[in-house]
Amino acid sequence: MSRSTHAQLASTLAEKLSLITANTQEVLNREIIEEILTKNDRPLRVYWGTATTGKPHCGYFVPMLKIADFLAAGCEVIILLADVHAYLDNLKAPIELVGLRVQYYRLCITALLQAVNVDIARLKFVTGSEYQYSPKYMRDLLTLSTQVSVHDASKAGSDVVKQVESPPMSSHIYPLMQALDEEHLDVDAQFGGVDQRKIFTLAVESLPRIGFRKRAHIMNPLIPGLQEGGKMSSSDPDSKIDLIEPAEVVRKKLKKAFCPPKQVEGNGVLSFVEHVLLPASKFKNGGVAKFSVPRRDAETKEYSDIKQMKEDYLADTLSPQSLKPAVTEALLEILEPLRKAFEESDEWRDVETRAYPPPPAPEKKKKKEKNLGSRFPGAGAGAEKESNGKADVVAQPDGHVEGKGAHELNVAVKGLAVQDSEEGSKGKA
Ligand SMILES: N[C@@H](Cc1ccc(O)cc1)C(=O)O
Repeated sequence: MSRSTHAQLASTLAEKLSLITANTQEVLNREIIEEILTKNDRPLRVYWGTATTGKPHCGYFVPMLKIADFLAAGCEVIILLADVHAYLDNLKAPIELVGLRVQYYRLCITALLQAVNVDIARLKFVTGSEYQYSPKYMRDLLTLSTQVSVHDASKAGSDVVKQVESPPMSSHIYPLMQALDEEHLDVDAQFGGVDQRKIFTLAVESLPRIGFRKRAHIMNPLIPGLQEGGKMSSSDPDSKIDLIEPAEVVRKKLKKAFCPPKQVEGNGVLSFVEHVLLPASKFKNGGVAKFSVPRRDAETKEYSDIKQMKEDYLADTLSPQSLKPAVTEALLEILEPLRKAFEESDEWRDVETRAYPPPPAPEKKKKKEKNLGSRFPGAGAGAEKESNGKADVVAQPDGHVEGKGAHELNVAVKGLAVQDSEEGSKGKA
């Protein structure tokens, strides 16, 4: 079934409501949604915001599949590329890179939605800085700041904004602006991961204090990362898979993934099937979820829901040795159009290198000076020690390193950059 058939099916109130709330963990003020659907004189308006910090990863499939549901239920959907928030959150995106990251996010999100066959005609992208610097927005922000205590603002942001010892003012402004966005984007509901819950309740409580209506909030669950005990997108690069990741890296990461036999809780591989691969398969198989697991010495297992898979996994009739390769192949299949689009787009590749440049290399080591004798200025034990005879890797002005061993260094440095910038993109999944 194509997306449009899917949309036509969701024509009754009950069908729309069940599509809007499918696979969510929690919905606050559901009656707001019901009222608008019952009146039926205009579409429900929903937005999802993402701070444009680190590179989007495979966990982004989860909100994208939900956005697909909203569109199929006839909603008007806005994706907010929250560039100002990316900067307010402890400068996770430096101001000079923020614009490029917005472009990068937009390209990734569009490709992600296309990979799950979503018709994006009724989807609107808005960039935060387009309206958040307006006098009206600023006036509303200041008014809101008179109605929220520093304590409440700081508590609201605690699962989202990077927590540091001496928090900058911007980390308190962040949740206030997220609340205000609901009014300025003129929506009925905000959608996000359950990690946004405290900001959502702040919005429910504080907007009416300054004369704005409260909105409904729809929350999707967060999926565990691929490593033990972590969330996808935490600082461990092995815990998540980039959208544009070479096939061999995808294979390696899944091989290393935490997937103990007979353990369902906190099993990132199984969760990925539950929240991404099974729901995404619907859009390829005429609306029916399907996941196949070929097994070496037995017939292929075909699943249409996670319940049966979990039961088999607990009983060990579905083993990690069969599950992992099946997940790897299914993931490579949904990533394939993204990789292809990336490789074919000069714009996308160019934006990627400019939006995520490698950080400046650690201080340049001096090349070993020729021994010019002890009377040469600067000569002495210190200089000798500093050069240390290891000048085979040289930092270039753009922060790149060249020379023997440079490949490993560039990879390591790039990995670090991703870790840094992604610390705050936790919980997007
Ligand atoms: N807090 C969201 C980003 C966001 C910013 C502003 C909003 O209005 C909505 C969402 C995140 O963690 O990425």
